[in-house]
This record gives sequence, C-alpha cells and structure tokens, in this order.
Amino acid sequence: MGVQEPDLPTLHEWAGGDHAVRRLIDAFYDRVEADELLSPFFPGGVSEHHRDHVTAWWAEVLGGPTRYTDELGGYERMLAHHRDLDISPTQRYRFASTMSLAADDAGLPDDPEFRAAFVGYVEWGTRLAMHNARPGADDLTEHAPVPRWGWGVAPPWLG
Ligand code: HEM
Repeated sequence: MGVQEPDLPTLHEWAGGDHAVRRLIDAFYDRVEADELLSPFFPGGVSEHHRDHVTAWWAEVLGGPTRYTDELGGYERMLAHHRDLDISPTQRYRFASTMSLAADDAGLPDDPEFRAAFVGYVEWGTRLAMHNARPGADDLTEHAPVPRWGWGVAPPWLG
C-alpha cells in the first residue's frame, strides 16, 4: 500500500513530524470529548493511552516512524478496536469534519496540496472504519499492512 514518492518529503515531514501529529490528535480528541455525537464512544474521556496510540498510527500512515506496526499491534489491533462499534454515517461525517477543524487548531500546514492529501486519507479511513464497525460483520479484511499515504495527484509546491 502506498505510492513511492522518492523525491518528495513525506506528509509526516511536511506536517512537522511527530510533535505536530500529536498536536493534531490532541486537538481532535479535545473536540471529540465535547461533541454530542462522538463523545459516547469514549466514556470518561479520551485517555492518554488512546491519544498516544492513535498518534503512532497517524505518524506511520503519513510516512513517519513505524511504531504502530513494530510495537503496538499493527493493522490487526486497529481492526479489533473498531469491530462492532456501530458507527453511523452521521457520526462518520462528524469525525471526518472534526479532523479537518483539528488540523487548523493544531496549526498544520494549510497549503491546498497537504490538506487535499490529508482529507483524502481521513475520508478513506473513516469509511473503512464505518465498514469495519458494522455489528457482527464477518467479511472484514483480517490482515493488512498499516497504510502509507502519499501526496496523490497534487504534490507539494516546492518552488
Ligand atoms: C481515519 C479514520 C480512523 C483512524 C485512523 C482510526 C484509528 C484508530 C486506532 C489506531 C485505534 C486503536 C488505538 C489503539 O491501538 O489502542 C482506534 C480505536 C478506536 N477508534 Fe478509531 N480510527 C478512525 C475512525 C474512527 C471512527 C470514525 C470512529 C467513531 C466514530 C472511531 C472510534 C474509535 C474508538 C471508540 C476506538 C477505541 C475502541 C476501544 O478502545 O475499544 N474511529 N482508532
């Protein structure tokens, strides 16, 4: 999974590295904790443990360190966490649009190329999450690599 883009910075580098990804995830879950559609998924709030693990997932997806695969259980652990969550289309959309707002909160680069790649992954990932979360689903992809997202059709403007 993932397009080889050897001459380009990774999305992780462009975003500002691990610290920027952590700022994104904190901004996102701070909003989730206050959201009437999303907070019920996280009774008692979103733990440090969860924030750290999801940061590792995102850093890896964006082309950074592979800690989620190497130390945290990889795709299979992510899949296990979404099984049977029963995510509605309205909740999926709220999740995706909240990620976009969190990217602003966290001061991630706002160039159109980065944001297009970012929301492309958010749209893809949330739709897969909703699919994987159907109660009793028995047709899921059980094993896969953690995805590595790229710039797609609009690479960064490097002058
Ligand atoms: C781009 C989309 C998504 C990504 C990248 C993502 C990523 C992850 C990851 C990596 C975990 C496991 C964390 C760990 O290892 O401990 C997780 C858990 C979880 N996700 Fe997602 N997720 C996405 C979409 C969603 C959506 C749309 C919802 C609900 C609206 C959701 C709700 C949850 C919940 C409630 C857990 C924790 C479940 C538990 O602790 O048992 N996720 N997510």
